[in-house]
Amino acid sequence: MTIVEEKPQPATGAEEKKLPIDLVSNAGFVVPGNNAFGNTFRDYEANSERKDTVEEFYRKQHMYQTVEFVKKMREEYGKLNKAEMSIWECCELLNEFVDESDPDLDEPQIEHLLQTAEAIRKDYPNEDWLHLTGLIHDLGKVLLHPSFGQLPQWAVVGDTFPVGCAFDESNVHHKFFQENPDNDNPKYNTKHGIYSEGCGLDNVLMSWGHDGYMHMVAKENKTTLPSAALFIIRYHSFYPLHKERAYKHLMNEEDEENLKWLKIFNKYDLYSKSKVRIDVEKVKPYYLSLTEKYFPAKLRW
Ligand SMILES: O[C@H]1[C@H](O)[C@@H](O)[C@H](O)[C@@H](O)[C@H]1O
Ligand SMILES: [Fe+2]
Ligand SMILES: [Fe+2]
Repeated sequence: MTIVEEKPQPATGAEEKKLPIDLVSNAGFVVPGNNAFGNTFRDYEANSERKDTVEEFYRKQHMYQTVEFVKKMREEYGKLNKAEMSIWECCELLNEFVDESDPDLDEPQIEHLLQTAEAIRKDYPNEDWLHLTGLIHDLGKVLLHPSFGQLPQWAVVGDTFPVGCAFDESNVHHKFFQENPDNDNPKYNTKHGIYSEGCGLDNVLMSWGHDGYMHMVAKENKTTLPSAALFIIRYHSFYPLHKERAYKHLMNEEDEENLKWLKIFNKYDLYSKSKVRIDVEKVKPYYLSLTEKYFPAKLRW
């Protein structure tokens, strides 16, 4: 199968060099029909061994993620005073965690990071910034670790959504928002809520989790990754937007540009999930060279 797809340019400042358009670069990627449990991907109703865990996860996440909670977390974790470590050290910390929100994967997270990055690398060999984005996009899950306050899963993983405006029906397990106090607050429960048309996602408070945290970490540690990479990290769990086109009234033009890259990224993030293990030691030198190129040796977390 040959998919011919035009590559968008990462929306960065004018100084950013334009990326070459390589027309057949993603010809190799075959989207699998089923996940490791024999179901289609992201099927939240399928009777799999993960169903109850995932459902219970979303009950809590939808009940507890409020404007007040998000503001509190952004302030606390924005201090970046929890640890000092390299990107690779953080990857290793993720070895022990399994994501309770994920119907498609029960492998430790480090496997998922490398599966994503390696799948992108195969199809986009020249886009090293996108390989590294694959490696680091879920590092915010380190919030589950004791030295980061051991946050509960509902405050770290799962799909994300804006708070401060009505919860769109395209959110998975939407029914659980009934238990969220913001749902009854007239300031927060209208289509626009506290936002205005086209205000730009940058001005929108998203539910708190690994995306928002890793975005803060990358930005504050002055990564040289392009803005498309930062956008991917920040919104990769915002499925209502990138899959269902909900909340698009909050986007501005720059968001539209970056969204093109996020959609490409998402294919690899989602469909590379499998039981096929990557040889960590073999690929480690390559990824270490990328972290050196785009990040300081030690980051503040
Ligand atoms: O269960 C998954 C998982 O937590 C991913 O890391 C996140 O990005 C997805 O959006 C979510 O649905
Ligand atoms: Fe994620
Ligand atoms: Fe991921």
